Amino acid sequence: MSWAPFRYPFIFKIWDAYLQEGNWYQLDRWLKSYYQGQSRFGKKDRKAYSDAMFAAMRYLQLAAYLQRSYLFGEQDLSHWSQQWRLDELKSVPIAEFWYWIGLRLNHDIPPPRELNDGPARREHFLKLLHQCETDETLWLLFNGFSPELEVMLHQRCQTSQWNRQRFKTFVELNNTSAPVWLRVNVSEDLMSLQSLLADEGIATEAENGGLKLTTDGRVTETITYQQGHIDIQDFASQQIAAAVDVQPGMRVWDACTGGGGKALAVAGRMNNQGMVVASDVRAYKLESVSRRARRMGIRNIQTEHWDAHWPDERLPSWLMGEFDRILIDAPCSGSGTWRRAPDFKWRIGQNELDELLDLQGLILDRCVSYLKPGGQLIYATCSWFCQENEQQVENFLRRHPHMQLQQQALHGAPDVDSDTMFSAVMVSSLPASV
Ligand SMILES: C[S@@+](CC[C@H](N)C(=O)[O-])C[C@H]1O[C@@H](n2cnc3c(N)ncnc32)[C@H](O)[C@@H]1O
Repeated sequence: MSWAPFRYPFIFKIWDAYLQEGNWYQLDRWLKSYYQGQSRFGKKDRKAYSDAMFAAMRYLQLAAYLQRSYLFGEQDLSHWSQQWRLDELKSVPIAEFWYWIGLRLNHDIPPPRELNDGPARREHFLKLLHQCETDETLWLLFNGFSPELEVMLHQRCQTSQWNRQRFKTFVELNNTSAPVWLRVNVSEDLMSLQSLLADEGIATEAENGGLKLTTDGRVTETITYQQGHIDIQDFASQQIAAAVDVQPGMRVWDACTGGGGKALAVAGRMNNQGMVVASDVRAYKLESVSRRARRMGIRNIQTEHWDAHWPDERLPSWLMGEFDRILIDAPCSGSGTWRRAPDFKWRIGQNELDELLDLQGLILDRCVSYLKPGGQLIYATCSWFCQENEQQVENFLRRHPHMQLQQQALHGAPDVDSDTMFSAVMVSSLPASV
């Protein structure tokens, strides 16, 4: 029996409302506000339609190509992709667009009743699917990766020495949402917390030193969470805090704190001894850091407004002195988080990437002078692009020969079912001043 992951008339309405918004609004936020005014959607419906909308985001370029090749014949994929613009999708009739998405999710899905050429479309879909066996660019497109990313994916394979199986796993994991991971305070016992959570109706699996949610559930409403024993943090992000390798009493600066996930994980490893300065250009983001710190009983963190573009004359007083550790969790493409935010895939073009690369370089250059001799600079991104990671680090080391690379690594997917992040630990070899 064929299985329909959604009901066409409802998903047409939701998609139409989303397109009417006009701006490819961030999908998770948009869905949240959309459902607020829609009492007819129960919890299960919301999940089903959100999943469908996320699937549309993963495969929207595939749907565009299926439509184009069905109507006008097959194209040179790379050339077509370079010319293709996201807004072209607005002119694809909704029923046709959703049949392509539906077929990608279930090859036997019935066509919407608006389509009278459903069998021909299905045949076209299956023909192209079959061609994926010999056409890697097409296979990537079927897996939600634009042909323009093919070179970057191959660079990643080479740099990380992924064999074919790891590459395949990475690509296929990107078609699924990453599970929710919980970070357990270093001083806590994983198994006891797991059973406390189970008592509160939250099932988890212990894996790689963290807990992975195995059922839906409102973790933030549990007493275990409210008492600060756990935090919601992806597995890969947890590895960044570990790479900072702090000791109680150190002076640490997290230069791109954002909502504070990593700053709090780092501070939590210091037994409230020493200090973590948590700064960001967006001061409003820092508000949640103090609130989260209170919940977790963390008292050795101070938040500060800081912009890497500020000239030296504007240096704040807390930057006087030197740091044992500086963490730069840099603004980046976010390619390592596309599993949970597939709409971000289509926001990053070469211009946006070039701007990010410049900004990452600037933040690295600004921060390095505040490091103690022998101190460590930890550069991290939530991206798998080599340009933002190994290449950025290589360029930085060339500009600052006193910095030495201690280790660099990619964390999470494809080896663990999570986001993908990168970290590089660099050490200052300057002699201590007398
Ligand atoms: C990847 S996010 C950080 C995520 C955060 N560390 C966490 O664990 O949730 C990058 C951060 O860099 C900040 N940022 C962007 N441009 C900046 C600049 N010029 N100076 C300082 N921070 C900047 C952004 O506001 C954003 O919060």
